[in-house]
Amino acid sequence: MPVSDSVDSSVGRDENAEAEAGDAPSLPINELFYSLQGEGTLAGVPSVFVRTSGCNLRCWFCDSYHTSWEPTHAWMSLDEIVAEVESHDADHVVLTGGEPLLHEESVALLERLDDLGYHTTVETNGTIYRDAPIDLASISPKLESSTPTPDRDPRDDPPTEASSGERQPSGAMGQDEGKWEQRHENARIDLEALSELVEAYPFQLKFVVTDEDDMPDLRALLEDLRDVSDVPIRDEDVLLMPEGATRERLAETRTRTADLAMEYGFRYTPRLHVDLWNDAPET
Ligand SMILES: C[S@@+](CC[C@H](N)C(=O)[O-])C[C@H]1O[C@@H](n2cnc3c(N)ncnc32)[C@H](O)[C@@H]1O
Ligand SMILES: Nc1nc2[nH]cc(C(=O)O)c2c(=O)[nH]1
Ligand code: SF4
Ligand SMILES: [Mg+2]
Repeated sequence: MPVSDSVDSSVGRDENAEAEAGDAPSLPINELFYSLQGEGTLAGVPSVFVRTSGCNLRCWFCDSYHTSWEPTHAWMSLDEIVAEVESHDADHVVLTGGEPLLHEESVALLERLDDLGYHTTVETNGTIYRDAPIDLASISPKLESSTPTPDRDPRDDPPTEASSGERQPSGAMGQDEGKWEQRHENARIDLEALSELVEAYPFQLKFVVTDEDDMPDLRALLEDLRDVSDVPIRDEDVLLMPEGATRERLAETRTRTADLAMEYGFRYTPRLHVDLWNDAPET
């Protein structure tokens, strides 16, 4: 079900849209669809995806542009969301975004889904902790290479070695959104939230990787997290996922990322949905 009735450029709730939704607990939903989990340890499992809108970060490569850089959504009551989930024949629900843990109502939705017996995965950037019935916290902490800069503009094609040095500010980064370079950089890692998440839930740490340059950053973060966390973080809990929202881009990054996983002893995760359906919505 595509939902894009209203536009909200703020991070959190839109007051007018909230009023329209009445008093019923509700969430800004960008899309809700049935697919195969494409990423991580549950790759291949039939799942219903509930994608909330709004994010506190602005990764330059965000494959869900309409939940972050230019959010669109319809407010749906939790009753409506649950009814739509139940209309599909699946045992697994993936709550994603945007950043789903921005929204307090995500907790109530997860409680409803848990009561109904669903396995819940939450896809999160790891900057916000909430107490909720989460069966798998799929945490994707954002490395320095995610930060939007004039050279890494979300409206441009991914930079290539030939073009990255010559890029002129244009599109989103040439305008007000330039403020996101600093905001994103300041917010992308919160060690306290990360350690609370790994301590509270079964988890996977899923890093978006482009090349070898990501590895020192990734390993330093892992060391910091291991220092502050009370639970072991095994190398097999760490997944390297190639950066790429399209088949064309993945063709450039996937072998490099797989080689890095082997070299460093981490896991590799494909992006099955991109292989199968490229960048089509609701997949
Ligand atoms: C759109 S995000 C939503 C959840 C949350 N905001 C997050 O970043 O984890 C869902 C997943 O897609 C990943 N992702 C987004 N854009 C990507 C890209 N261009 N290539 C690879 N993974 C990407 C994120 O890292 C995250 O694991
Ligand atoms: N098929 C499929 N699998 C996914 N796993 C995580 C996704 C996400 O956007 O969070 C995602 C997605 O968008 N589609
Ligand atoms: S944190 Fe997730 S939703 Fe937000 S901009 Fe990054 S990839 Fe997109
Ligand atoms: Mg996705």
